[in-house]
Amino acid sequence: MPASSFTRGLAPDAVATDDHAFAEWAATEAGRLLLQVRESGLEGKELKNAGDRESNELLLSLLAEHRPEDAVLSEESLASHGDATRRDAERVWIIDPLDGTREFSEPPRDDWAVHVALWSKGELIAGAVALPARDVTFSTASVKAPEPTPTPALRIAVSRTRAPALVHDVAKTLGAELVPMGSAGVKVMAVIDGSADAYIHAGGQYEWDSAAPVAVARAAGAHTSRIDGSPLKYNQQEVLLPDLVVCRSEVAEQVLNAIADAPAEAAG
Ligand SMILES: Nc1ncnc2c1ncn2[C@@H]1O[C@H](COP(=O)(O)O)[C@@H](OP(=O)(O)O)[C@H]1O
Ligand SMILES: [Mg+2]
Repeated sequence: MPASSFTRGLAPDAVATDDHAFAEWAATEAGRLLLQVRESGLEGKELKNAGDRESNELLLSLLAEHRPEDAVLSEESLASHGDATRRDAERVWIIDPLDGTREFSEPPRDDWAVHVALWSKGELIAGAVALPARDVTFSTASVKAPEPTPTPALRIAVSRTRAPALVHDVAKTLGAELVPMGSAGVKVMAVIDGSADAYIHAGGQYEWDSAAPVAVARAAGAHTSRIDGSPLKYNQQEVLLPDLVVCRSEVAEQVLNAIADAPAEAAG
């Protein structure tokens, strides 16, 4: 299923002038393409590579067509990682064309995502996270604050394949339940849709893994920070952004305190 045989949907009028609408539309279109790639008969590594490549190509071409002046930092465009000129750009799109690549290659898993975020002058100003296999796109255009869902124990979303030691310590301190799933975008959206109360990650990640999810989470009023409570910074020269916490704002203090109390070696 090469991108060339994918039929793009017509861009809604708002896409021309509204960055929120563009992010939502572009992430949704890339998700539609990825669903077709998943039906192509490819498996394993070949399916992962095709998904990463095709989604990146589509997003880059949508950006070139609709936002030609803007810079791009993409997981799948290696030259953009160390590109010093993007530091001087006024507007930079930070994209992860396929987050949860592993889960994408394990049908029928639905915990994978497309991330499209816009950074400008030090802030994330728009973003969208598409969950194509669930037929939903969360965006800064329309996201709502999570409904209160009181449960007996806090639920912490965590990587299903590389849960950091820190999260086990925090869960013990808080008497919380761990909810393993793939994709950083899916875990942040779990906080937004009320199926989790917090997402904690440590030990390695990059700007594109969290930029769009964090933009959406902030628009929904959720807490977002590094695990020491300091701000998450994007469009840095060094694109490694190894840890984060996203949680319902009302539990932020207890979650950050529990992280601070965890043994130092657990945070690595
Ligand atoms: N220790 C680590 N170092 C680098 N990247 C990591 C990481 N842990 C998680 N990630 C990245 O964060 C995303 C979510 O991972 P997980 O599902 O394990 O929580 C994945 O992105 P990609 O699928 O875009 O590569 C994964 O590669
Ligand atoms: Mg990713």
